[in-house]
Formats: sequence, structure tokens, C-alpha cells
Amino acid sequence: MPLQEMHDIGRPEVLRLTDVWKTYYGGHQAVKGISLTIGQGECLGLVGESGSGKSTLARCLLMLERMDKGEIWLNNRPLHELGTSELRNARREMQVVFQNPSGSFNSKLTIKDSLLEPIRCQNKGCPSFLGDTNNIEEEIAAKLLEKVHLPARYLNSYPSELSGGQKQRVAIARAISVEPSLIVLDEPTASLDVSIQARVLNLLKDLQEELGLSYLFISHDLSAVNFMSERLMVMQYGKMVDLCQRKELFAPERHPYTKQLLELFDVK
Ligand SMILES: Nc1ncnc2c1ncn2[C@@H]1O[C@H](COP(=O)(O)OP(=O)(O)OP(=O)(O)O)[C@@H](O)[C@H]1O
Repeated sequence: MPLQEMHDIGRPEVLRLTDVWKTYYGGHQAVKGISLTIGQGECLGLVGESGSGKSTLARCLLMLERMDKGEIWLNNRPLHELGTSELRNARREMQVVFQNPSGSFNSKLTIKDSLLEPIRCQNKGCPSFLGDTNNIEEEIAAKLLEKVHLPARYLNSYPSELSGGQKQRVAIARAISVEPSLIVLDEPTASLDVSIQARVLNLLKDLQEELGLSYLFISHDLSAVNFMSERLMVMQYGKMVDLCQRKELFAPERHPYTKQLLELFDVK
């Protein structure tokens, strides 16, 4: 039985990938026949060493990279069949938080303007989870910062005035601001000091529980993936080699590579 069929995810489906393949110019096959599903309010963890194809898969599902073949369904809409303008709208239902927060901001924009960019672009008002803000931008931005535990005084700062961890918090606030169906977290803590990493992971987890967010959490670090995710998927050389519920991670039938990662990251 194919690995992806091992689980009834037991909740409405947000994202489904079917048999996704990606070959780069020069012939390197980075993604080889990956299928997966993510349910509403679920965090699916994707782990694998550097070069295993995790980011390529993420870029394919975000339709930033053209796949060789495969299907991508978001809220039961076939993204792989949409034309450019429909795709632009559908893509807005997904937000991404990348590894390097500095690269995610325009250095000339204040934190307030960066934060409000997606809401303005999508002509959206105040996100429902913020309660009453009278749709006043200043108030929306301040409340968004509050959600990621940053004081409103940073609204008029520029990205260069914030630490890496603070910038990543702003990137998270920006991602949740448009109430997306799915947030792709691509190594969101990899560029941060070890002391800050756990705090950002805790924040992501708290927000997921509070707002019922759906995540694809990508990392090379199995302990981080284990902390964040209800289900874990393991990639090696572009293929999915293992898929399990968190509670099954230590089961004897795990793939040898999963067992290797468990040892490497000393997951208990
Ligand atoms: N634009 C590209 N052109 C050619 N090859 C690429 C390109 N991007 C990635 N690759 C190759 O595809 C493979 C998968 O890369 P990818 O970045 O998806 O892996 P990854 O698991 O996300 O690794 P990392 O954690 O280091 O980002 C690697 O061998 C990489 O060198």
C-alpha cells in the first residue's frame, strides 16, 4: 500500500498532492512521485537531510516551481489546472515563512507597512481573530504584533532595527494576517540562535492551537519536527521513505533512515 494511503487523516482535507515529480535543468530529479495530504488544523512535518528535496516540494506545491507531473488540490480546487489569474487568487490561500527572515522584508518599508502588505494586496479587512479594531490599520497592525508577542512600538521601525527572531515573529504575524488555509513553514528557525528557536516553535504551536491553523512544517531537524507535528513524513533522495503518526515514531517498523535520524537528533 502506498505510504500516503496509510492514514485516514480524520478531518476535512486542506491540501492534497498526488504523484508530484520535479526534474531540474541538467536532469537532476529532486522530487520523485510524492503524494501527501494535510487536514484542517493539522501540522504535517516534513523531515530530511539537506538536498533531499524538501524545499523543491514546497515550491512545487506553492506553484512557484513548475512540476514535471503531478496534481495539487487546495480546498478541493485543482491548482495544477488553473490559469494564471485564477492561480494568483488561489495561491493567496497559502502563506509561507522562509528560513531567512531578512530576505522576507523590503528594507525600505516600516514593519507596519510590511505587516499590512498582504491585507492591503488582498483587499481584506481585519482578520476575524483580532476582534474589534474598527478596521483601523494602526490597530490591526498593533494587534497582529501582540499575537506574536511584540510591542506596538516596533510598528514604525525598519527591518534592520529588529533581531532575526523578532523579524521571524513579524513574518509569522504577516502570514496569519490573511487567515490562509495553509502556512508552509520552510525551516522557520534554522537561521536563529538556538536560544530563540524553541521560543519561535512554541509561538507557532500556540498560534496553531488557538487559531486552528494548518501547517506544512519543513525541517532537517527531527526533534523540531517531532515537537511540532501530528504526522511526520520523511524524505530521502527526493522520495518519501516514511510516514507516521508522532506516536508511531519509535515503532520497530520505521524505515532505517528514520531510525538514523532519531539517533542523530537524539529524539526521546
Ligand atoms: N534551481 C535548481 N537547479 C538545479 N538543481 C537544484 C535547484 N534547486 C535545488 N536543486 C537541487 O535539488 C536537490 C534538492 O534541493 P532542495 O533545496 O529541494 O533540498 P532540501 O531538502 O530543501 O535541502 P535544504 O534543506 O538544504 O534546502 C538538491 O540536490 C539541489 O542541489
